[in-house]
Amino acid sequence: MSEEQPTPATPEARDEHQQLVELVEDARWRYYVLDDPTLDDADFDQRMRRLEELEEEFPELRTPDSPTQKVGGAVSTEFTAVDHLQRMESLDNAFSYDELAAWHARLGRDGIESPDLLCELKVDGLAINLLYDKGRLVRALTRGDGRTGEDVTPNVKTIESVPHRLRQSDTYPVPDLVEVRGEVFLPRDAFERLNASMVDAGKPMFANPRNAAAGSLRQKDPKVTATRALGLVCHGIGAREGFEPTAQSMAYAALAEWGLPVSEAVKVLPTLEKVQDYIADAGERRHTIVPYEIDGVVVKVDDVALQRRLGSTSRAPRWAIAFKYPPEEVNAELLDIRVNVGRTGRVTPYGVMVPTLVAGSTVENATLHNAHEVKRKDVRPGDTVILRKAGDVIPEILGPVLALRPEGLAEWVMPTECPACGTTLAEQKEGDKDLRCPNHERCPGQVRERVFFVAGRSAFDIEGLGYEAAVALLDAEAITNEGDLFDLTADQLLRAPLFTRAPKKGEEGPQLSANGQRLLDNLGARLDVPLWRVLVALSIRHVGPSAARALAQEFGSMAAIRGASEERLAAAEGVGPTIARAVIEWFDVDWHVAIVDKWEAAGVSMEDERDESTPRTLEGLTIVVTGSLVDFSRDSAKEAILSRGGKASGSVSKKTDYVVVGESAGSKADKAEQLGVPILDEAGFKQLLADGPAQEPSDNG
Ligand SMILES: NC(=O)c1ccc[n+]([C@@H]2O[C@H](COP(=O)([O-])OP(=O)(O)OC[C@H]3O[C@@H](n4cnc5c(N)ncnc54)[C@H](O)[C@@H]3O)[C@@H](O)[C@H]2O)c1
Ligand SMILES: [Zn+2]
Repeated sequence: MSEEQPTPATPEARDEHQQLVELVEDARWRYYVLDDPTLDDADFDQRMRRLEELEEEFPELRTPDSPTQKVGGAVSTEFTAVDHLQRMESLDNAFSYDELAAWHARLGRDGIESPDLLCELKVDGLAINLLYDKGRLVRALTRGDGRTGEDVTPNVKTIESVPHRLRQSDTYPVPDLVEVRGEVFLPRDAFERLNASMVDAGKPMFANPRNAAAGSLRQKDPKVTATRALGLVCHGIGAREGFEPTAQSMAYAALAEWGLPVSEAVKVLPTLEKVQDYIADAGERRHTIVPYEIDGVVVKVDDVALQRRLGSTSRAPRWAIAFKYPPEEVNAELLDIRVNVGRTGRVTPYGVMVPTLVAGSTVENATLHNAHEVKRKDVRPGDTVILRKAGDVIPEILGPVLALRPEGLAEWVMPTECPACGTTLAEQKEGDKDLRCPNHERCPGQVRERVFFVAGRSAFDIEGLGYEAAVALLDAEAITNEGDLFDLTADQLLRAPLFTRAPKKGEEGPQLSANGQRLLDNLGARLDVPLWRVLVALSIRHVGPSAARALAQEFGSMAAIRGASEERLAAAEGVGPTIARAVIEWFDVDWHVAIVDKWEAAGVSMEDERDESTPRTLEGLTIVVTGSLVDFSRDSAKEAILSRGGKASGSVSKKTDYVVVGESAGSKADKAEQLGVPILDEAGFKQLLADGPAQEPSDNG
């Protein structure tokens, strides 16, 4: 029987391979040498995977100079090229727990059963090799192609956490010679500051902290590097003389003793399950666990003898693997920039992109906030942009990939007229960054947003009245604005196709659908919401749920609020002059008042029922609660005071009747003492709530 021959590569495979090689090499050059990538990492990784696949199928394509066989990177002519004493390697990747388990299983096949696994964060920076000769830092090299790096010694010496001399240690005497490997990074806040200043200076921004760190380190002038707040985390050693650690973790202990920065997040774990927990936990805390970006977790066999036994492929050790989190920054095609009119008339530009997967979800739109922001970032329809989605934060367009901008791409211009009604846009007050459509009453864009908002969670919370329904009601002219909502009739609703169904036998004309009936029922069921919800629904500036609660608490009814003077409003607990002004101005507009009147006529409750079951033991008393109580939260203590007719205040003055002092109370307790205001503990507070003051509170006035 003849031995199985590898399949010869087809011409198509050969072509595809060749194209991928060129593309990957170009990408690596832009990424490592120019610090200005044009592909995103996920895209790059995918193409590398495809290369691997092709070479797996047709082994003849796997030549020694294939990108799969080389550590990415090169040496720029700007720096002196110097060889590493020991080769610097890359890492193989796992993009799922399955791939991680496959790596672990391979260890088992090599006869290494359940080794201790050292886990650490994968720092999104650039690799550096520090050579310490008799404890003195004599050279710092970038990784380069793994054999030869760029000499960046003067630049690295400007990094604060890099010791120029190692500290002596009794446990681990400083060796004759050691290569220390680590990652140079730019902390997140420094990255944001740097990018903002780049954008302000009209220079292209860095795509991510890694590129920013690389760009900052690889400066011709070390003085520039010195301004960039770079940091270092050590994650390995290379050549060494007079130092033979038996475990990776032991090497880290020695590095720490010598005064080198080692991460506190490093953990040695006994099982793969524990490793997965570590990965999941670090993933959840990805943006808070350390003050710099991480893009995964590196898992290493801890035992150095086992590391030796496993050895390396042409580009990466077999004893380590990088588990990578989903990318949070990807390139996206910006198709258009459109504007949207909000509930208060604010006109906001937003980017429309080809649907793009980022951090596990597909994103199509991302806000650009205002025209200044578009200009500052200089994004234009037709650009490739860097789209970022980090954790729960809303997706953000960071800026364009300038190297990919088509020739002659026109700048975007903010419209001067409202896209919904054509009214000329204006600043609300001079110097505002936002433009608004002043046609608040009739602008269909604003009306639509308001109707949607009235039904929303923080207002009336009407089920079945979402955006689509709001549009349907307005388009069919079943309502003209939010004022009509609560006297919507079945007849009117029949005009909106979304809420009707075809007639059955014996019925005439379209009939209300089940959804239509449900909407009417739901509207009816929400006539009796607490007053604060009605207030929120009015879209008064500055009156969100907490201001609305404060108003409702103080005044109890819409009529009382409408009748109150500006001074009276401003004096209310939790209200203040800005909100008071906004309320007065709002009720000054006729069509606003008409909405309230229509709602009231339709049966919307305009006052809160006082709960008569609670005795009004605190009528006329002002009480301050400070410190933490056992049986009350801050809110529930306040609620208990208010519901008994008392006033809950935040600051102690001569007018205060009682100060309730809980655990770790601060200056308010002292002040009470100074002013001679009666002080109560929690038990005293409970008694006060139940029985009211035992005798007349002492007069401090
Ligand atoms: N966008 C592009 O065009 C482009 C081009 C080239 C490379 N890349 C990106 O770079 C990756 C390949 O780069 P790479 O070869 O540097 O591999 P890598 O970044 O996937 O992993 C290897 C490197 O991780 C670093 N590292 C960080 N924390 C570490 C830790 N705790 N322990 C050990 N090492 C740690 C080391 O410097 C090591 O060299 C690609 O997967 C891709 O994401 C992108
Ligand atoms: Zn408008």
